[in-house]
Amino acid sequence: MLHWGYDEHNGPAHWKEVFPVANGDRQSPIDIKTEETKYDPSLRPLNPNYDPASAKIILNNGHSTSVEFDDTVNKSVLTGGPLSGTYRLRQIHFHWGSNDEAGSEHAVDGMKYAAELHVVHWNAEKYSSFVEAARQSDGLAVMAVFLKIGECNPQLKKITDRLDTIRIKGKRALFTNFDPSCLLPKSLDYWTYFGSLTVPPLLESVIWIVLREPISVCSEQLAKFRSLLSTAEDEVACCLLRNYRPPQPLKGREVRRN
Ligand SMILES: CCN[C@H]1CN(CCOC)S(=O)(=O)c2sc(S(N)(=O)=O)cc21
Ligand SMILES: [Zn+2]
Repeated sequence: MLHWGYDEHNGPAHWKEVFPVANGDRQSPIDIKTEETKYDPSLRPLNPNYDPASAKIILNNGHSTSVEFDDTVNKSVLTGGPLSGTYRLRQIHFHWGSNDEAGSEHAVDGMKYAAELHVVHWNAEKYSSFVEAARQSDGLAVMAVFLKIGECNPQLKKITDRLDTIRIKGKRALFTNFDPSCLLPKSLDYWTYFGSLTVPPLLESVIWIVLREPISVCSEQLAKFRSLLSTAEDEVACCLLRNYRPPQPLKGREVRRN
């Protein structure tokens, strides 16, 4: 496998050849079987507190599109929920499929949504850098939000309207004055479990917080994600039609709900 991706020859089925942790005990995403989730009264309300000034750039890294935030200070943080301590906002990014029927990474009782937003944070209270935190079992906290096909989402428009300026892999553009809370649903009720990055290096360092209520996205907005290129300037253009990893074995893990 040359460089990992989502095609037949370098996709999720091949990742274990380079990243053996792909067959580990706490891999993500998972299919959440709602009947088997366990209510935990000790779980607190989620408390996202983001400063729009933290937003810096929007970029196409060839595997997804992300908005990167200034994580050199505790300006945009997530506390509460299953977390002990303060987790600092690092970036948000999306996963989608080649059609509207699939595209999310997590599934709920076998059902997949059209896409999924990930809001990535790291434990800046315990660890001195993101890279160090990404190697610790409690180093990262990722909030996942399902995108359900329906009305066009005016908040998401702020992102999809910029995608034509970063079509090529490696392209980036200024993107500030953006508070990702605008992409969260009304209810912050969630499921939570211990898992991993869903992209190589698949590090088993993520406390997953999956919101139960989806936000909306329309087909036209999804089509803009699919028009991003997974290839750089000097390569034959190839659209990033899908970038989701399928659900992985639960291996005895518990999924709790608030
Ligand atoms: C497009 C984002 N690609 C990745 C970039 N980073 C990986 C760097 O590894 C040290 S990261 O840690 O910010 C994350 S978390 C994440 S997922 N799908 O599990 O939420 C993907 C990525
Ligand atoms: Zn992700």
